[in-house]
This record gives sequence, structure tokens and C-alpha cells, in this order.
Amino acid sequence: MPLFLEDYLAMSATRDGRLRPVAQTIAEMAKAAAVVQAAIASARIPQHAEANPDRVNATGDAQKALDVFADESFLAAAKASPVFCYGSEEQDAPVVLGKGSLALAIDPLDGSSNIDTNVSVGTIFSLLPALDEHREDPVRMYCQPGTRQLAAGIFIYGPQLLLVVTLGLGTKTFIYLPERAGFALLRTSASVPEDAAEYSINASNRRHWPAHVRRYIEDAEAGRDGPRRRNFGMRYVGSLVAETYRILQRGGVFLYPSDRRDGYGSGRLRQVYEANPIAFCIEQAGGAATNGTTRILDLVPETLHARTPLVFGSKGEVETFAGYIGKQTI
Ligand SMILES: O=P(O)(O)OC[C@H]1O[C@](O)(COP(=O)(O)O)[C@@H](O)[C@@H]1O
Ligand SMILES: [Mg+2]
Ligand SMILES: [Mg+2]
Repeated sequence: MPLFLEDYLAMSATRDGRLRPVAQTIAEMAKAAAVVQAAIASARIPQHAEANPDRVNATGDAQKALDVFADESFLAAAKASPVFCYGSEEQDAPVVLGKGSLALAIDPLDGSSNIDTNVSVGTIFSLLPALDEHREDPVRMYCQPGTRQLAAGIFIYGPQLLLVVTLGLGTKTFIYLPERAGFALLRTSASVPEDAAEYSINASNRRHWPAHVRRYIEDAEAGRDGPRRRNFGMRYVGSLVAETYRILQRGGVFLYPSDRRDGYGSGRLRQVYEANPIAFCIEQAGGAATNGTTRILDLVPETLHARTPLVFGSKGEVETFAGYIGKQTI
């Protein structure tokens, strides 16, 4: 008899009463994720979500129908949960729901460029305490460092519907079983292999990279004959959720550095609802996540939509990358 998500959440809440609202919220979000997965699997997104093809979100990305539908689905889940405010990639400002002890930060649909290509996409979420002193100014609620997260996770809409989640007690993976209409434990404890020989980066941006990133990648490409003295493989999906799960399964390193393009001075990925929750899951699985030099979870975000360079994965490789910063690069 597998352990179901509800049982795991109940056990966690019994062990630590402060996790009760967290457990309730994750259970509601799990129901929303099943609805989103069904919409993706049947290619049936409700028509109202299609209404405006010119829509752009707060960080300048075109909003697709699935972005809008996922956002609506998780907002409804938040409304049914003890969530004070809902801070989403798809909303300019946090939506105040006016009750509850939690602030939910969410990327409702991650990997938007892969919608329509039948490649895995996902949802990334982070739960923070809703602090009394910021109730009048909810953006401040999201300017807490990632170390304050109570829980974080990703749903992956792929060949399997998965939930990778941490409540600060390790990282667990659950799989959705349609015949049971519920998530069952798949992996008791995820652990990122310490060292690995696979890297993940959008190499089409090479000409824009800083010198240390180019040098790090060139040394990996040089393989056994180069300074790293080993062969590396390369994988890049273009869905952060899929890269994260691959790294949890078999190690490696993901990099989205800052680069010279306009608007990429802090990279592409958003700190509050992408980097922080991924970093929490990865650290709880024994990996590391930095902006190149500093631990992601120690950074204090300036706004809900702030960006950060992101490097995460096997500890050894994240450390090796940091060693290239400040190295002589010609
Ligand atoms: O196309 P690029 O520049 O390589 O960026 C890919 C990255 O952008 C993202 O799609 C950003 O997330 P959204 O799809 O939620 O905007 C990540 O999933 C992915 O890692
Ligand atoms: Mg995203
Ligand atoms: Mg998104």
C-alpha cells in the first residue's frame, strides 16, 4: 500500500503543528495540478483562456492560454487554502485574498516555450509565512530570503504527473495515480549525486556570456583531453522543472547566467517563484544552488518579479563553476 500525499502531509503537520496550513495548501494545489494535467493531456484548454493572444505578463513574456488557465486554477486553489496573498508570474502584483497565514509565490506554468511541443512543462511554488508587518504592502511579503520558505515544490506535467516537494524534511517525489485520483510516494528521499558529468545551458547565448562562463563550458567540452580530464554530456530541455527533475535523478549542473543582452543583467529566471523553490528542493536533496558565488537561499529579493542568475545541481560541479569566477580568462 503506497503512502499517499495526504497521509504524508498529515504526518508532517502532526510532527510540526506550524505545517498544518502548509499541508492544507499543498493538498489543494495537488487537486489543481491534476486538472491542469488533464487539460494538457487532452489539449482542451477552456476557451476563455484563449481570448487575448497579445497578452504579456509582468516580466514581458507572451501569455499563452495554458499560462492563463494554470494561473486561474492555482489562484482558485489558493482561495480555498489558508493563503493571505498569491504572488504569480502571471500577475503584475500579489493578489490579496485577505485571510490565512501563508504567502504563496508561484510560476503557474513553467516552460512556456514548450507548450504545444508535447515536452514536459510544470508548476513551481513556494510557501512563505505571511508576516503581519507586511499585510498592508504584500510585495514586501515576497522580499524574504529563501531560507524562510516553509515548503516548496514542482509539479511536472510530462509522461508522468509528478510532485517534487520539500517541507524542510528532505525532498520527496510523488506520482499521480489516475485510478486513485491521488499522488502516491514514488521516491522516499531524493538525493542529488555528489558529482556528475552532464551540464545544461542554453548554448545559443554563448556570444553574450561573461568570459568565466565561456571558459567553464569550453573546458567541459574539451572532455578527457582538456583540463577537466573527463567527458561531459549536455542536455537542455528549456523547461526548468524538467531540468530539475533530471538533476535530482542523475546529477549534473544547470546554468542560467547573467549575460550581455538587454534585460539579462541578472539572467532570465525569477528568484521568488523559480530560483528559491528549486534551490530549497535541491538543497534538501543534498545538492547546491547559487547565483554563481552566493547561495540562492541567502539572497534577499527586491521585488516579487526580481531575477537572478541560477546555477544548481551536484555540489561538486556547482563549486567547480564558482572557481572559474575571477580566474584569468583569455
Ligand atoms: O529559452 P531560454 O532563454 O533558454 O529560457 C528557458 C527557461 O525559461 C523558462 O521557460 C522560464 O519560465 P517560464 O516559461 O515560466 O517563463 C524556464 O522554464 C527555462 O529554463
Ligand atoms: Mg518559469
Ligand atoms: Mg511561467
